[in-house]
Amino acid sequence: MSAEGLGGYLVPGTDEAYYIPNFVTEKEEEYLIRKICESPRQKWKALPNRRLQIWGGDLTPKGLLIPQALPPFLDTYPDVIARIRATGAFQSSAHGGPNHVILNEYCPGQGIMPHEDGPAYHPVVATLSLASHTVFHYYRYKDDTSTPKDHETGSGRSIDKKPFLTLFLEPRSLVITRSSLYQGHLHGIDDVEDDVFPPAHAVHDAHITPIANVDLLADSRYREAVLHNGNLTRKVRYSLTCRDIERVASRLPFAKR
Ligand SMILES: O=C(O)CCC(=O)C(=O)O
Ligand SMILES: [Fe+2]
Repeated sequence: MSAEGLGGYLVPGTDEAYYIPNFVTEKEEEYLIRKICESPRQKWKALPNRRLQIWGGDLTPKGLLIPQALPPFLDTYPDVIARIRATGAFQSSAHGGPNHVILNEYCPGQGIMPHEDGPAYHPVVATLSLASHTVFHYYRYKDDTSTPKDHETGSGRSIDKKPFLTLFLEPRSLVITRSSLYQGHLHGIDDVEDDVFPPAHAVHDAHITPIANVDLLADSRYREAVLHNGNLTRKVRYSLTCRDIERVASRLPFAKR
């Protein structure tokens, strides 16, 4: 897929969000989940409400990546990184493709509070969802002129409760977010076990943010649920959040003796 090819996946009403269903096959999904689950126990970092793995290296507090090779299940089979590179979405980033992956595991009932990602990343993110659907919200700060106390969490600034954009993420889908949507706004996932969608007639209700990518969904059962008051129970979801960290430390600082 070329950069021009990405156009067909643009989420209506946005100019910087792309939704690509079936980015990996069911067989590849199964393989990826197996590899994720087979990772050594020490690879998991436990947070209060979810677990994660970090691939590609560690980030220093100053935003420098101490690089490590990505595992074969990300860059050989399946070649997720090469496929993301081929979309052209990272064309203007330092390395033309992602060099860092955060893998999150969410059990049903777990989510991620609205937040901004750190400044070390090029403003493009590609997120692959595996094993479960989820509903992903983007929020605005209420007062864009106030001074942030903490950029990363947005603490100290109040957030508009109603998302300005909501996407439905199918398992095996890739969502690519660029520029303004990603910088200066927040994103998050509610910590619910079920996603309940409004009846069709309520879609114009001012309190409801419609699912912007409903026409891009590949599975008609999901489309039906989203459009007609469905209720979808979440399963365990794995997300691979792929980014390009611009500043990478040389691999050789300790080579000379
Ligand atoms: O799991 C996701 O889809 C989002 C994860 C995320 O926002 C993050 O790791 O910063
Ligand atoms: Fe994030």
